[in-house]
Amino acid sequence: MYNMKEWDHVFKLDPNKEITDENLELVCESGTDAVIVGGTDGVTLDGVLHLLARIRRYEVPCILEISNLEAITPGFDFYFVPMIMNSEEKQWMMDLQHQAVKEYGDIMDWEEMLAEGYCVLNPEAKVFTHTQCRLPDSEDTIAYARMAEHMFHLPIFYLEYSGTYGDPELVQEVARELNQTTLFYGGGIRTKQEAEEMKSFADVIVVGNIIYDNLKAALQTVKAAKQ
Ligand SMILES: CC(C)=CCC/C(C)=C/CC/C(C)=C/CC/C(C)=C/CC/C(C)=C/CC/C(C)=C/CC/C(C)=C/COP(=O)(O)OP(=O)(O)O
Ligand SMILES: O=P(O)(O)OC[C@@H](O)CO
Ligand SMILES: [Mg+2]
Repeated sequence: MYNMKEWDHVFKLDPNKEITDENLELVCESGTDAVIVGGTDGVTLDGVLHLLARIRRYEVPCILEISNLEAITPGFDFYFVPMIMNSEEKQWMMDLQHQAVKEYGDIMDWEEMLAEGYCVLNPEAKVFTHTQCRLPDSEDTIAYARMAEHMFHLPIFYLEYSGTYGDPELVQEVARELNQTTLFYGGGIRTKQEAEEMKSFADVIVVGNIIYDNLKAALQTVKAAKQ
């Protein structure tokens, strides 16, 4: 399934974490719509290449969510480029992306690249500190969503609660604002019920850490998202 508009559920695998071949097979053959490779820290070219080669044994679409300039490699189906809208530092919204386009612009296949307007809502998440975020309230968040759709025309708006379960009411409010831009929700989904709840508002749910903590529960989120 290479059309993101048809996705409901994706798994996010962290190149900085261990996963056995057996568990990786279960993830890739779970019926999820895609596997994203990404994480905040310890993302190296070696780690990314190793995981890519292992995921490529399966048919599932495979996406690199770019964390840093050093760990970009050809071979993925798509490249997701985070732009951190609630960062206080311009580099996380503009400058790193500018630097990468300067370096790779001549060889880039723009059809494979999708920019993600990120709004990071968990102040305890590594990515929140790493990208110098400011915690937005609901009004701020809705304004970011409107900017993502109407000012920047971004393909993806990503409500990122990495590590903790978010506020379903806010996800619902944001969902009401978006028509063209696809809403991704990620963070703290650990049960079927949570997957179902967030999927009832977001277009796509992202399931990450639970893969490493409780694979059986992680696998159950696929069916829940697709009901
Ligand atoms: C060579 C070749 C074929 C190239 C392909 C062409 C191509 C697509 C080039 C790229 C073009 C481009 C514009 C690239 C952008 C480069 C870049 C460095 C952008 C900056 C991205 C950014 C803002 C990163 C910081 C935020 C971050 C780390 C996001 C990662 C996603 C995320 C939030 C992960 C969450 O991690 P988490 O699971 O929470 O971590 P823990 O569980 O460990 O806590
Ligand atoms: O790891 P969790 O908390 O499931 O979050 C998923 C994803 O949004 C992280 O970028
Ligand atoms: Mg993670």
